[in-house]
Amino acid sequence: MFLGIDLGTSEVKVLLVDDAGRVAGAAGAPLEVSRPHPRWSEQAPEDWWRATVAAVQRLRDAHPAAVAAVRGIGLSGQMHGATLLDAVDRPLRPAILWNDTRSDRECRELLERAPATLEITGNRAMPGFTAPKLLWVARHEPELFARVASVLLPKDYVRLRLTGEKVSDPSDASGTLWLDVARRDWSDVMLAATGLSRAHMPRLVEGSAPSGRLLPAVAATLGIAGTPVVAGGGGDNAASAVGIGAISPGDGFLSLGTSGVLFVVNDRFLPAPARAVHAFCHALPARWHQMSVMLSAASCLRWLSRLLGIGEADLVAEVEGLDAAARARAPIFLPYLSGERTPHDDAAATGVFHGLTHDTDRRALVYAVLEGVAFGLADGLAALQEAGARVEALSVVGGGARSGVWTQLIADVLDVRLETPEGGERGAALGAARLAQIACGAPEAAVCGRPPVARAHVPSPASATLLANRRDRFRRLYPAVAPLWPPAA
Ligand SMILES: Nc1ncnc2c1ncn2[C@@H]1O[C@H](COP(=O)(O)OP(=O)(O)O)[C@@H](O)[C@H]1O
Ligand SMILES: O=C(CO)[C@@H](O)[C@H](O)COP(=O)(O)O
Repeated sequence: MFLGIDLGTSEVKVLLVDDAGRVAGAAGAPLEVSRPHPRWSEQAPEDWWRATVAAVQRLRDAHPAAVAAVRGIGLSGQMHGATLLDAVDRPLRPAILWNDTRSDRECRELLERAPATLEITGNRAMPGFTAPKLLWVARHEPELFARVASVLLPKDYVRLRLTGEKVSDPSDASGTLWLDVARRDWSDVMLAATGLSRAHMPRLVEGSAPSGRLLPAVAATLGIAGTPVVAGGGGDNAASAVGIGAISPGDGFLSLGTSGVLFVVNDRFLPAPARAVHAFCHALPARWHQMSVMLSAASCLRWLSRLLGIGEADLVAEVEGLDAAARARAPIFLPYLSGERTPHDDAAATGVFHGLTHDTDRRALVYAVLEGVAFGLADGLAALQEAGARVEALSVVGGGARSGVWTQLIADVLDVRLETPEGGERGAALGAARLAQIACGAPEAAVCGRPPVARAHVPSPASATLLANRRDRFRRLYPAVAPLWPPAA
């Protein structure tokens, strides 16, 4: 039995997989994001740990024998978050997350200090990445910065609590701007530019390699009989790729979670920073990937859902059957609630409803939000295609994949066939469990198959003209309103 743990932004998801790769159980525990100031986004590392323990204990309560028999654990997690620890491994402050854009000025500072950033990392310096966050802390919280002994990524903090080991993997480490992504090793130049050294960094192992063993006391708390091997694991997108079998060059998928990600596997490191495409290591050895990242995807729906006090599933159901005339009258929505990475790399961007009238009702707003996220994904796809990716069909994973209506709308907008795999909303946890299987000796090819397709969404020509017109308005709206946003700090 293998356990996958995915530390998402909105939930910790855990999944049990048997030796034949069949899902034997799943559970979760929710997480909240704290936004104490505009552009800030934080979570307490202790909350990650509490939610992880709660989720595994729920799984144990439902499947005690299976959890007791776990012999490998894999980790996946939201990327980039800066978890700062003191000399005795206590968190010094709340972790600064991937969708926190406060460190805009520090991105410029990083480029001044390390002019070779692009050559070394292959990625633009964007505030979501970890290194600029450390420069922000050095500037605004210098006494705290002086006490930083280690910096971990979110899933690696959970690993520390599970195993006592400070370890990361190249896929997650790619999002720090401290990694030489081609060589899959820390870059001394990039670390020095942030006032850090290798001594502050975890040891690196490949995602499918062992990283340590579960501590006996933790095993007892979780209801696990032995002390299973914990695999290197991966950033949540690379782990999802393993979960849906996107492991060979050209394979791709779409993740519709808090963020919106289009991901394509490469057998080489292929940087393409012009339109903020990310070029990172895969969670499996000797492979890399490119991805486009929207900072707010399903989180736009969650925002509207909380604002209106109506659950996501009910809200999405409201747009079922919305006719073409009503769609044509709906406002255009820019989904930049946390700024945007691909393609704009604009930390100052905000969300926009354009075209409100007395006729605009709730259905129109919901439609606009779902469509605006789809248009944002289309911009991401265009950026990837400009970077050389060829995309004909994509699997869809993440919480938003629960909605058939939304997935169909995205298929129509992208003009790409979308397939929702069984269990796709837990794709990253499945990938983590698969990495644990490999770390325990299973051959990669035997483990990383494609899960059965639950639903397929073929692009419909019926709405193509309407969507093309509305997408044109969407694309013209960003440059028109961007000069009106308050400048980044
Ligand atoms: N029925 C649904 N239809 C569409 N979106 C949904 C539905 N249920 C949940 N979601 C969205 O899924 C998102 C969470 O997805 P998830 O993949 O778990 O994210 P993360 O990994 O970032 O925690 C939330 O933003 C939520 O709005
Ligand atoms: O920042 C990125 C990738 O670069 C995000 O994809 C995070 O990794 C968070 O993912 P979700 O919580 O949306 O799965």
